[in-house]
Amino acid sequence: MRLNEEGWDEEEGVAVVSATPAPVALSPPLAASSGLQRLVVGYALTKKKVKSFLQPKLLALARKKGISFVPVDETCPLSEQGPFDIILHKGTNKEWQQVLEGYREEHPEVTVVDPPSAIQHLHNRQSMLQEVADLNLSNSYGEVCAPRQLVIMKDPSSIPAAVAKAGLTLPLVAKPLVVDGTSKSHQLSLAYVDTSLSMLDPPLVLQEFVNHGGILFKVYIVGETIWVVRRFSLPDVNDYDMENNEGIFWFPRVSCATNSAEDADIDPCISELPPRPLLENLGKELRRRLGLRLFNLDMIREHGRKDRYYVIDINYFPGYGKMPGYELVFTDFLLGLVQSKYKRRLSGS
Ligand SMILES: O=P(O)(O)O[C@H]1[C@H](O)[C@@H](OP(=O)(O)O)[C@H](OP(=O)(O)O)[C@@H](OP(=O)(O)O)[C@H]1O
Ligand SMILES: Nc1ncnc2c1ncn2[C@@H]1O[C@H](COP(=O)(O)OP(=O)(O)O)[C@@H](O)[C@H]1O
Ligand SMILES: [Mg+2]
Ligand SMILES: [Mg+2]
Repeated sequence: MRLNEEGWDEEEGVAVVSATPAPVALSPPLAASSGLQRLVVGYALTKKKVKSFLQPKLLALARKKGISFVPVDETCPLSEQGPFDIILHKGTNKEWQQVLEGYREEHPEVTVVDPPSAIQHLHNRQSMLQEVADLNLSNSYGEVCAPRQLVIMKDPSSIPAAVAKAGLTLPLVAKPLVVDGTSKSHQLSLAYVDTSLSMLDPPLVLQEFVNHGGILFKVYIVGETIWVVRRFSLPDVNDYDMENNEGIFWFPRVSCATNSAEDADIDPCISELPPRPLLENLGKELRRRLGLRLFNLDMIREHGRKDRYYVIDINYFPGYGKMPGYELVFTDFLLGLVQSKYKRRLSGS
């Protein structure tokens, strides 16, 4: 891929950072006598995810590289299926966790991407941003924070006092505490005045709204590779809005894939992508702290503050299928997993 001097490939409106070169050699344990590499990837994903992720272009490139995708039957013992080299999944329930743990003990040669407990960490909007807050990332390229937020477990009538006590500034975004894949867990609302707060429905997270010029950066991570795209987001809130909006304002999924802002004519100080070194640093640290390899971040830049960024959401195994060229990045990622496992085995670590 062609990078410009800032390291961004702006073709197709997508920025790409690749920290690892694509694996070139066949990994010896998998190289079949025919010379063609065989890598079997089992997947336990929802129908929706299978449709958006396992597109013909991914399957075709994978086939060329000797990778095959096989569905996992969650109703049958894993050991009776496969054999697999890698398992991709998004499950977190206790039963599945036990199944995977047992399987990993029995089959240390299989790479399970990623640990259910680490995925679970992203199912709660409080714990998901904790690592960002703890990271306290600040360098010459900018500063990355999580918005100030408060968890409300019950009793809506106590919310105005709790917000005042915590010193949160309105407007606030109300987000269901748990993200469980249901559309209800994505029903978000905006409250401009404290009197409306008692109309909310806990358990939820109340997060300070940050003006960001209506553009959001979706930062996709696949192992050590990072892509960024621009999407439309909520517009800034001004004094007039604050004085003229009572009640709770529900808003739809503003930053979904159909709301791409890649081709829009936007003030460059709003649309400029976050600096690559900042994202590399953030991606590397979050990968390590979260113990995850497949996730994305919703990131905004405070309007009027060139170098202050907020991470507002983290999603496990997001919609990679909408990223141009994902099939190349993903197949390289899968091959790289086996390469590094082989190297670790050789070095005995
Ligand atoms: O929480 P937000 O920030 O909205 O993130 C969502 C989730 O990751 C969705 O996956 P899931 O439904 O598995 O949670 C994904 O849909 P797909 O899996 O259909 O791709 C969306 O892809 P986009 O539609 O590209 O935004 C992505 O934006
Ligand atoms: N703190 C915030 N400040 C400004 N806009 C926000 C904030 N939190 C969320 N948003 C807007 O709401 C959208 C949805 O919020 P998000 O936390 O990403 O939930 P979801 O998991 O449903 O995607 C974001 O894409 C962004 O447009
Ligand atoms: Mg989001
Ligand atoms: Mg989300």
